Amino acid sequence: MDDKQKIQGIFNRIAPVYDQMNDEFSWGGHRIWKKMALHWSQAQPGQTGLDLCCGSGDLALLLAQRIKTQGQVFGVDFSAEQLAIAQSRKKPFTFPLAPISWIEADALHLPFADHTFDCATMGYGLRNVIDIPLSLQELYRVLKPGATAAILDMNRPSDLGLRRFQQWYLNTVVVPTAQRFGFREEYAYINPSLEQFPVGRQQVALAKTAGFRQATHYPIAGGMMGVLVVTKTVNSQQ
Ligand SMILES: C/C(=C\Cc1cc(O)c2ccccc2c1O)CCC[C@H](C)CCC[C@H](C)CCCC(C)C
Ligand SMILES: C[S@@+](CC[C@H](N)C(=O)[O-])C[C@H]1O[C@@H](n2cnc3c(N)ncnc32)[C@H](O)[C@@H]1O
Repeated sequence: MDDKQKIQGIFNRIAPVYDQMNDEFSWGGHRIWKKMALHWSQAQPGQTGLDLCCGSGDLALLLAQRIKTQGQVFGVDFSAEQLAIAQSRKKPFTFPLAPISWIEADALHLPFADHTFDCATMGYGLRNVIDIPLSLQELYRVLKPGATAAILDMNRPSDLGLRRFQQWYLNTVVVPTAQRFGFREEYAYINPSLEQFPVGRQQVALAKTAGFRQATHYPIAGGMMGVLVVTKTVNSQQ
């Protein structure tokens, strides 16, 4: 099994408990952090928006609420089971939602033309793709000049105490709890994925190498999370 199949398998298997586990483990915090990413995406009504590595659809639904009925949203993920959860979710009737197209595809080979999207979000996807530079290149390619993307993920805090708390929490709370659901291996993957994930300034450098002239990393939740905000400048010829 190659790395892509390994990641796909993790998220296909945990799909039935993914949302519930995230709510429990983050005490609902992930929903706040996703709303922060939506804000930083600068999504506007009527736009065409992309949610990369959409999983069960949290951020795609937030984009659809913001973009409203005159626009459209595409949620992309290569996990069929995650997309099935996304498609089955009850839509919040309190908001006029943009239509959402759920696309099973690889973020490293997006099935969209250049310059398609006015805005994008990527929630906890960049750390899980097997080729971060290629993922950023693809994101750059499909964004329109002037478009902004907000890339939210877990990060290693620079503060040693918080870093030790994060490791302790993942090893002592998250993994043993996941084990009770039969998903020890799947959740034990998070810590090493964090170890290998570039820190904020490295994420900025990778974004600039991918072509983004504007890239800023915002640590949130004490640095345990972070949002990389990138903008494809208007005079981009690539
Ligand atoms: C949605 C979040 C992380 C992405 C993510 C979530 C998963 O369930 C996975 C399962 C298997 C492999 C990968 C992932 C994955 O990348 C954030 C919320 C879920 C986190 C597991 C919770 C992390 C909590 C913080 C380390 C500390 C929170 C402190 C405070 C108690 C709020
Ligand atoms: C931690 S989940 C995040 C899901 C959702 N964005 C959220 O905020 O909860 C990571 C998602 O990335 C997807 N993923 C990882 N690599 C991918 C790739 N190369 N192409 C498409 N999806 C990918 C996984 O299938 C999984 O659904």
